[in-house]
Amino acid sequence: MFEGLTGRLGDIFDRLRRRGALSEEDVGAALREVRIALLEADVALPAVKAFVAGVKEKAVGQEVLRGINPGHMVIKIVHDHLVELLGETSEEINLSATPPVPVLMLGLQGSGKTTTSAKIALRLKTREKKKVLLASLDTRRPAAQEQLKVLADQVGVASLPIIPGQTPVQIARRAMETGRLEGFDVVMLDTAGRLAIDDELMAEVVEIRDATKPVESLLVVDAMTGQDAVTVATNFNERVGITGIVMTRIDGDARGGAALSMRYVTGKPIKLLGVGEKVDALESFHPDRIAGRILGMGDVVSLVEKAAETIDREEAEKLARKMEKGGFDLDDMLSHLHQIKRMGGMGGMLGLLPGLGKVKEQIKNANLDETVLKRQEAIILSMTKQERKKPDVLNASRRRRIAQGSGTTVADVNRLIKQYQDMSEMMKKMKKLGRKGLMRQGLSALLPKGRH
Ligand SMILES: Nc1nc2c(ncn2[C@@H]2O[C@H](COP(=O)(O)OP(=O)(O)OP(=O)(O)O)[C@@H](O)[C@H]2O)c(=O)[nH]1
Repeated sequence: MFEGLTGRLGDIFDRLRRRGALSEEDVGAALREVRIALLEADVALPAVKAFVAGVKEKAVGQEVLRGINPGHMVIKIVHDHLVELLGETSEEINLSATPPVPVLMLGLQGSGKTTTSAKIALRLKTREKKKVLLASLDTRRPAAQEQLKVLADQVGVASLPIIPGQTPVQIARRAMETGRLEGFDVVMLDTAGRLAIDDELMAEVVEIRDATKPVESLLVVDAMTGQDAVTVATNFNERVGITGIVMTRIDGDARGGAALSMRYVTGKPIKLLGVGEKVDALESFHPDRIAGRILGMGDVVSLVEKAAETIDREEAEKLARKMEKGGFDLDDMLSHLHQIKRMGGMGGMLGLLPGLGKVKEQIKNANLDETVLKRQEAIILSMTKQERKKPDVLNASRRRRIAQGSGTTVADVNRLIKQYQDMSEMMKKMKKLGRKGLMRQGLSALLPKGRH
């Protein structure tokens, strides 16, 4: 799946990789190619436009990390946006309702609805230990109800007994009634398909929906259908309302466009993927995996992530060295507050000092969430330059004024000063003990009293 897109983007980025620096022109050129690639992969135009605009916003003005070439940077941005567009987390079937929970299966003829119903029933039975009843509402195709019964027997779940002559809505009501009377957890309603969307089908499905009030209405779409998938998804979503999408035949050489644009036009999650004809060939949908597959460049993505991490570490090491030398005042603390937070507080910083890696786990620094950080910034900014160098000199009335000026409390000010004093004390001890002494005595020698 997605080979077309992978190949296309691969070519573009091969070209970018050979360059030292990425000019704005290059970003533009790359995005034009990305646009064509997505269109060729049958992604719908509105989805393509939104995607390219999103990438552009991120890419222009983006700092290129050291050790990474600009092409790699763009790949990472394109990848992250793919994940975002596909939906960030994988969502399972929602069963949070009073049993029997009705699950409506929707889709065109031959999309794989019946097979998928059996696959989901098997999954719910084995993974969630649910008692599932399968019911075919397909009265149009003569063998449809028997087909579902055969599949139900195969996966070892119950199927609704066939009563000839009933309408789809009558079957649906009977299924729910049986579900209630016989204590089923889930009732799966497999509706009839059509070759194309038509009003009769929509009216029938709406009637079934209103009679059963399904918790999930899953649209089953063949991944090979390309642009048609968008029409199908839009129609079902607008006229019936869907809660999720299952894409089948991912095992074939389908194009990736359907996944991207169905998600974009409906805003509904792709919940599961059909990956073969066998009843256990069903997988959870992982956006990052699919995005990686679209790009075929998972290794590049992790390379960029690694580089970003390294640079964070270098920054932190610089800061730690400065602390070690002493002369660390509140201005330094201010400019590094976010960095300190990212490194997991003082404990994390210490861990970066050579030879102290092992003990870093032992220190925890609380109060480093975003709101605390903002308050600390406001407090430091309300002090005079002189006070920032020597916060110990602040008397009670000055602390009150600073609290007022920064919209915080005296307790916040006191806490910040205490934190600064703890840090200074720790650094003084580090200087005195030297690295060897520290290692010998363990970290307790370093910590202010009563904090560990
Ligand atoms: N390779 C592959 N084949 C699949 C997958 N899902 C379903 N099929 C096959 O597709 C064919 C049609 O599947 P059905 O489940 O009968 O389709 P349907 O949507 O219920 O069709 P109607 O009942 O006619 O509306 C069957 O031969 C299935 O085995 C899949 O994920 N991969």
